[in-house]
Amino acid sequence: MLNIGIYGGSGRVGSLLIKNLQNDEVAKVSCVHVIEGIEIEVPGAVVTNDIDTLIQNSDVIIDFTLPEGTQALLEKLLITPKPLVSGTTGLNDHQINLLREVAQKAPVLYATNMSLGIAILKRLVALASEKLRDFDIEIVEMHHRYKKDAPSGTALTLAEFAAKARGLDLDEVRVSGRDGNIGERKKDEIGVFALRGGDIVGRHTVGFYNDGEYLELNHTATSRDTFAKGAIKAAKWVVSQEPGLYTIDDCLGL
Ligand SMILES: NC(=O)C1=CN([C@@H]2O[C@H](COP(=O)(O)OP(=O)(O)OC[C@H]3O[C@@H](n4cnc5c(N)ncnc54)[C@H](O)[C@@H]3O)[C@@H](O)[C@H]2O)C=CC1
Ligand SMILES: O=C(O)C1=N[C@H](C(=O)O)C[C@H](O)C1
Repeated sequence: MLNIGIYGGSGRVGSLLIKNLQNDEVAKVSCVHVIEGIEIEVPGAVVTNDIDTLIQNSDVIIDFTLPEGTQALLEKLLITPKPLVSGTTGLNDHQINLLREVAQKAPVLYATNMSLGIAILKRLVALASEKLRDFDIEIVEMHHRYKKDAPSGTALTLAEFAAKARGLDLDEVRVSGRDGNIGERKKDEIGVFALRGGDIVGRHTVGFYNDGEYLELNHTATSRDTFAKGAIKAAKWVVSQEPGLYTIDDCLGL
């Protein structure tokens, strides 16, 4: 049996990871990390507040927490490397660099979205951005009221694919707010906007707008299980890879 450690075990995705692994034939939850003050019971698994204990009891770790949580885990993994799947979004440059450093010592799969649909959407966005060169690109994402980071990691990833396909630097062309007398839209702008409300699992629309026509590509996640199942698939895959930084596309063979 593959021993999977869950980091963020009390979270929306973390609890679904535990649930989905209950009847798995090749993997089980061996250890669950929760922050101090949270108490959960997971039959057959060690529940801990200690990251070292999580690492010791896992063949591979799945992380769905917050950026500061991911950073604390990565700092420990630099000392005691273990295969990792991380889906935490909102990471800053330092945290991304830590991911890269850990990936020199162990296989790491990082994806801002674990769904097959978004993996395909990224490719469609790259194609449309390149071929519809004169179309204005605007990305809108919608998520539940509890989401802390904005725009979503997925929206930023989609924007990166769009920018790259046009040879642009996203940091230079991204616009994530418009208010007041700001003037006309610049040609190369890529708008990335966040809406928050209710229990929306995740919706991303990438629009390509021109005079006389527009194209909108939509992806809607209707169940958070999609992400949990994708992450479990990724964990089973990454554990047998060489050290390196992988994406969900590598795992899906795209
Ligand atoms: N890549 C993907 O496919 C997906 C990514 N996400 C991302 O995953 C992350 C978690 O999302 P949710 O489960 O909805 O959030 P959540 O708020 O329900 O769960 C977060 C978990 O992290 C724990 N946590 C918080 N701070 C921590 C710290 N400093 N150290 C250790 N643990 C800590 C919490 O106790 C909780 O168990 C977010 O960044 C979200 O954007 C969410 C869904 C899909
Ligand atoms: O926080 C969420 O819920 C989600 N976060 C990810 C993101 O920021 O892109 C992925 C998914 O859309 C759900």
